[in-house]
Amino acid sequence: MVRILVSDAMSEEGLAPLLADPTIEVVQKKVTEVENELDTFDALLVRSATKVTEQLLQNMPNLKIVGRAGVGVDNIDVDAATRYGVVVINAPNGNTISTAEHTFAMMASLVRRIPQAHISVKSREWNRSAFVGVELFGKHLGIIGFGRIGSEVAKRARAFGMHVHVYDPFLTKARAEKIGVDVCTLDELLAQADIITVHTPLTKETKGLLGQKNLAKTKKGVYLINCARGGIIDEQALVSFLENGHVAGVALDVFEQEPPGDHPLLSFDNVIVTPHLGASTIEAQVNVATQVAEEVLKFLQGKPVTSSINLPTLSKDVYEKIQAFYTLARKMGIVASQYMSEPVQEIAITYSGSVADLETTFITRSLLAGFLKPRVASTVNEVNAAMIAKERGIAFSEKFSANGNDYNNSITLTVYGENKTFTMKGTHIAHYGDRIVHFNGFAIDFAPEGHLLYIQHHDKPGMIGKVGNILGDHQVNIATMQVGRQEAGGKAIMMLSLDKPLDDALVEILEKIDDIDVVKRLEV
Ligand SMILES: NC(=O)c1ccc[n+]([C@@H]2O[C@H](COP(=O)([O-])OP(=O)(O)OC[C@H]3O[C@@H](n4cnc5c(N)ncnc54)[C@H](O)[C@@H]3O)[C@@H](O)[C@H]2O)c1
Ligand SMILES: O=C(O)CC[C@@H](O)C(=O)O
Repeated sequence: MVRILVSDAMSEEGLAPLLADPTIEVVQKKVTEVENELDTFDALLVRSATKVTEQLLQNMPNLKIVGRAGVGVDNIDVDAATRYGVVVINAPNGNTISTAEHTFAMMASLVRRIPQAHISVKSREWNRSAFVGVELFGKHLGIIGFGRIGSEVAKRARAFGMHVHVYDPFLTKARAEKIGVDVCTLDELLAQADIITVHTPLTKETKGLLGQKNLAKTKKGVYLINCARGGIIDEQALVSFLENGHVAGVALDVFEQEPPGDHPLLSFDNVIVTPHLGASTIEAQVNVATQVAEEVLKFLQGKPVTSSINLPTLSKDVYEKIQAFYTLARKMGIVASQYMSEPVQEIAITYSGSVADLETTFITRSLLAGFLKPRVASTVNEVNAAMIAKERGIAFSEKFSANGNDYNNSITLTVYGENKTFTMKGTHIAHYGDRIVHFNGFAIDFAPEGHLLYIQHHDKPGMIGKVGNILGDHQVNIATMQVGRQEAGGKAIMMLSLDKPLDDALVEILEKIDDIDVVKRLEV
């Protein structure tokens, strides 16, 4: 039974696909309520309240996936998750509209002073002259970060007759032209905007983006909005620009610390606030919970996920095309690692023929994971394989060739060790399966599966018989046997597939046979 911990409040309707699956047990409790059983969960679903720290990941050794029902993953230690081989997914667009609408509600409330007027009337006052606002029509709106939410805010702003200016260093000219917005530099935006709204993630670059220096470049009387992440507008700098009257008003849905406690910003009459409500609509909560539940279900069923933070994204179509090579590559990695039982510096992979046209990132990661698996104690999979290879000083490269070299498709793997180099080539043949067609300089044809025994020897009469007799005498049945040689009387190999693995003693007996140079067990 798969166990999923849902540790933050989430829409039941959204979780329905998981709740309906009889093979899954969904536990809806806080982390602190299940401390004794953390090691039993396969998946963890969170919103922003649960902090997925390295410590929590260590306490959940069985965890395979963390699903964030929302956009921002700043409450998840993604690097640590990657190291532990845990996939992190989010729900990137389920709350876009709600957050754009909330931003707009905040903007209108800010310039018309609606929250202040509301409190006044509720206090039995009727002071119309105290709440004179300004129109949005004709004003210049500066949008910093023009992704999903920023672009939805722009659409609404245009409907209100605003002039929209956008700053986003990653926005392509073509996309900006298509949407029809004025793309400008940050300095231009700061100088022109009457209202500035931020919609970036919180990163090293965006932390304090609107701080002392940049706030000084804004127009006197500017309004600021942050419905993205606390810290993009530096709170300390903001206090000083409110105190000196440069900033006319601020709308905040998010804070550097949440809840903000007794923060000085809360005492300004012209600062309006909400408690991180951007995504708090029935629709958004159903959307994000549904997205994340469907993705987690797909992942647990071994299907590709499309919204992963730390895995290459794969569509179903692409996944179906690469699946066979993904498996072949994994097996090649496992075989190569056992054959090259020494430190290696580099793994070079060449994709030839039809496989060269596919999305190979995932295939390469699969090969690396296979290679590293016999060498590392911790979990290694597509999520962390590239990182672990790097940590262990193993460089890897991909090359592509349109020519399949006698095969419709092939993957050639070259492993450079300290003392030797090893090469193998594999191909996938539809309705036939995975075949290794070149091994260590020999043309051969075997399936990389089960208990394999590789023997390198001198090409002399009677060698096959000697090996067969010894195995037979020790009750080891040979399922298949492939042979190859470079030239008559020269070096030759046998690749045997056995019904059971060989023990050390039998390997030693085989190694002692005259004219046998190498004996390797390969378990796939
Ligand atoms: N208040 C809420 O409840 C709530 C809800 C949803 C999302 N969010 C937050 O809103 C923000 C935006 O979400 P989104 O879905 O639009 O994300 P997105 O990834 O679609 O867009 C982010 C944009 O920011 C741009 N960007 C990155 N670095 C930048 C920089 N240094 N300067 C300018 N632009 C930069 C990116 O190019 C991208 O276009 C995120 O921080 C997200 O966590 C908040
Ligand atoms: O879970 C929430 O309500 C907040 C979500 C929001 O901050 C996000 O980044 O998606």
